[in-house]
Amino acid sequence: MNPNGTAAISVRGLTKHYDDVEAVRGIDFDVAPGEVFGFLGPNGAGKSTTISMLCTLTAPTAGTARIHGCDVVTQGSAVRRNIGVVFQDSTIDRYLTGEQNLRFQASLYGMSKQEGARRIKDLLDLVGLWERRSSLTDTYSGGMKRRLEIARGLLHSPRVLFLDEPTVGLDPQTRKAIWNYLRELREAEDITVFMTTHYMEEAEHCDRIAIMDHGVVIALDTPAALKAGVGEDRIRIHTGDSETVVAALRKRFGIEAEVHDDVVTFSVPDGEVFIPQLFADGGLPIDSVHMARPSLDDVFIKRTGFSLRDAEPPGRPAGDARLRAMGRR
Ligand SMILES: Nc1ncnc2c1ncn2[C@@H]1O[C@H](COP(=O)(O)OP(=O)(O)OP(=O)(O)O)[C@@H](O)[C@H]1O
Repeated sequence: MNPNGTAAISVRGLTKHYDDVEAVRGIDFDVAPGEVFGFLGPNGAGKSTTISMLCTLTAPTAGTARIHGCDVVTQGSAVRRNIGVVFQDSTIDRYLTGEQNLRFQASLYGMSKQEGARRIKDLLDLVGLWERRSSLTDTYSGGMKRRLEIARGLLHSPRVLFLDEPTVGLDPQTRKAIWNYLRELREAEDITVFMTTHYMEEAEHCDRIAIMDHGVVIALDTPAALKAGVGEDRIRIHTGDSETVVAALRKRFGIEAEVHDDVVTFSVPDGEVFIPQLFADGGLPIDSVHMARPSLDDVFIKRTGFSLRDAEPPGRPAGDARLRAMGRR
């Protein structure tokens, strides 16, 4: 929250029904200015419906949502001035250059030629496309196109940037690069980022995450706090002499370990701190040590009883197609 207490995004009892489908069932959350906030959940959880209500593309059935104090229903144009939206599918014109695409958008916003040119230069620099500004976007890679989309979403200097699955379909290296740009962007533009994702690895980059399932927010916190709430780090020691290891663990750390097939397992609150202590005195007959930290999937399993990975139906989801279609309007 900023000093005068206004959240960048404030949602209360937000609900959306499509006939008898309860897509979003009365959710509440606040996003502070400058936060990178992630909405994580399986297909059909209600992420797209939520983002489209926040972007004024879908009217809520009940509840309220405000962007920097402006109501998404009664102050739609003020909300739209405050937000930039980047959809999953490319909506850039492939027969124009990167710069021409942005110039076209700047004219739609009614920006003067001078103002537009200055902003376009800054943004193309920010997303690393200035050198390629005169190339047709048809020649851009998937990652370059996504970066251009992000630059376009930022053209009118929005205070909140909404990204729907910003890295879907990109290779891991390009996904990483997009994340670096998003981080730089947050510094350079003083902006709040709200994104949906079904990649757990991606959600790890967010300051806070809301995990959504069946239209409700089932958990909301920092990635570290969510994982810490699930359980301790699990340590597995491979040894040829489990008796000695178990006795040493009991004597030195008061730990009661389990043994199966010469593998000694136990839990500790912080494995990274514990493992150096384990080796501090030396002399233990250890072949290898493996540590497993709780993952966001463990958080999901704990709350729902099933894995986020299992919740993914094969193929492209219907919801994505709907939001993409809305973006093209
Ligand atoms: N226009 C619509 N008409 C009827 N049902 C809809 C409509 N839009 C969404 N739904 C339903 O609402 C529920 C939530 O869908 P939503 O697209 O918001 O989920 P999601 O988490 O974004 O998943 P996805 O990644 O598949 O889009 C689903 O059961 C979906 O079928």
